[in-house]
Amino acid sequence: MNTFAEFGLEPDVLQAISEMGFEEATPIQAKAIPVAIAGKDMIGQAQTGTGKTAAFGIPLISKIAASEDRIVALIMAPTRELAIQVSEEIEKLGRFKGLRSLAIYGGQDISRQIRSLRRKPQIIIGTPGRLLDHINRKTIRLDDVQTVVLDEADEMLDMGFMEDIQSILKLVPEERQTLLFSATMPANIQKLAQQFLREPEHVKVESKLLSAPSIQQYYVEIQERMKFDGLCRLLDMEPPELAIIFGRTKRRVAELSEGLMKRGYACDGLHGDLSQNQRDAVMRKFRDGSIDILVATDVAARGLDVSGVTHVINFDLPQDPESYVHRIGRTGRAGKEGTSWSFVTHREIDHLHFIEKVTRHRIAKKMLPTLSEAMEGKQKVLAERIMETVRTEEEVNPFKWVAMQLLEQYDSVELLAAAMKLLNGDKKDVNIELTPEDPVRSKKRKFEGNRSGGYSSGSGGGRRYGGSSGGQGSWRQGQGQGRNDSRGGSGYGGGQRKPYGGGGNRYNNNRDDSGYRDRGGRTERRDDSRGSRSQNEDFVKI
Ligand SMILES: Nc1ncnc2c1ncn2[C@@H]1O[C@H](COP(=O)(O)OP(=O)(O)OP(=O)(O)O)[C@@H](O)[C@H]1O
Ligand SMILES: [Mg+2]
Repeated sequence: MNTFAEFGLEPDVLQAISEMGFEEATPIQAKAIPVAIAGKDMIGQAQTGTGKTAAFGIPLISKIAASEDRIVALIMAPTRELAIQVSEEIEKLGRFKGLRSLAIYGGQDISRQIRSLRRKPQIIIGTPGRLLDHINRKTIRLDDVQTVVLDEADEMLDMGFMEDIQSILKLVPEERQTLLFSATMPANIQKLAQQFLREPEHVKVESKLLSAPSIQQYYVEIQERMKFDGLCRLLDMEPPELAIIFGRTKRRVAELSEGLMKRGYACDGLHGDLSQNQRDAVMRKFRDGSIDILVATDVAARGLDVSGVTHVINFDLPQDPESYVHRIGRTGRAGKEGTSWSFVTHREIDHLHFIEKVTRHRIAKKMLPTLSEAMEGKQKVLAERIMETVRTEEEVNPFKWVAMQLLEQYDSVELLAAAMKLLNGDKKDVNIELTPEDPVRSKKRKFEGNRSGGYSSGSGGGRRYGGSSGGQGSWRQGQGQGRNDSRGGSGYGGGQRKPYGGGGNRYNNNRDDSGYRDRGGRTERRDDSRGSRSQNEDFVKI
């Protein structure tokens, strides 16, 4: 067991960690914190949901003096929502030290950001596009930066941020510490590391698996046109606490979330065609539980940490195994259990095997629930809802008089069954037609041959330390700070307080900071190992 006190952290930082409910360090934190505190450059790699943010956040916070009034630390993340989420965690970690941090991202009024910069934050957390924008306007200077963190470094490469990162890092003094983090480290990350890191230490928590082991992974072979009804059956049979459903394109996500709403599910969609305000609203609803299903493009695949996500459903298979790993990693976080379902059409079976090969994990085949299984699940939920309501006496009281009158006239079973039918709604039969998507095809990639070198990844055995007992090796949060608590905004769980929106599109302008791209008239340069034209077009739709 690694307590945080063992790292020799100052009391203010220890207090912050304890207020966040962290009792012991996760494996990546145990390994990375001492290396980072020693001032070394580092490539940090561990499975999704294992606390990489605090693994770089704690040493970063420890290095900065509260009296500092220059920007001394810079964290870059590929999407707006990640930038906000990371900044919230940094804010919490630095709270008792009195440190100031600021998230800088596209889609938000730049003059507001400029005003906030006058507070003299020591730590900037930003997306590369908007950062460059501020640098060009001279509203951000990087001359005094001592620490740089690249979170989800491989994704930033994939999105074609290499040039932007290069331009930004040229402005940071060479005498700096650079840390690079992700759950996946394709071999091409070496290129980035060679350029920007000095004798980096590769800190990784050994595991055979690329994906987190606390996630039960299933797939269902299904025809494209059967997917929607199949999804409804799944949701009915195994009602999630919270679920994220990934669709391939913006259109797909819009159609799917609309369809689900018509069928009476509490859901909404998140994709790059929405305004930042709309995205904020959707995320807020998902976090506070007013919707329990988030339908999203890959914009929600990386880094999102929402408490209580029990299910991830790949309505469409992702193009890349990395994307699969990150998508399903939205559940099974911080040692919790999670379930993922992937819909696979007949022509995509090869692609599924490719994903299995890269992630070194067999994805178990399951049959779609039958109609009666789905119905049974649905009825169980209805019964639970009724029982729950029965327990809230004051709410039921006003209905008792009518209930008694009805009972005098009708049979009680008939009455209850009728009430359940009403509660169930009559939307289940609404016919929903989605525009069909083409099957995903497996793409052989340049770095595939390097897979074993590039991909040994992940943190050791989430199950071992993630069980419910919290015994030896556990790193669960302390009492009263559990992940459910945090959903109400009282806890810490990675950004519950401020709503945040999606980062936009994969491979298109909305992904990060459309502003700077439009101005510069540039298109994103994508990593050539992935850059086929058709794929690019595919993702522009997201
Ligand atoms: N030491 C700890 N004890 C308990 N919970 C922790 C600890 N460290 C982090 N957490 C919680 O674990 C969750 C996941 O952390 P985080 O988002 O940093 O994971 P990650 O490794 O960055 O995942 P991803 O690869 O998906 O970005 C968060 O809710 C965080 O608050
Ligand atoms: Mg992360």
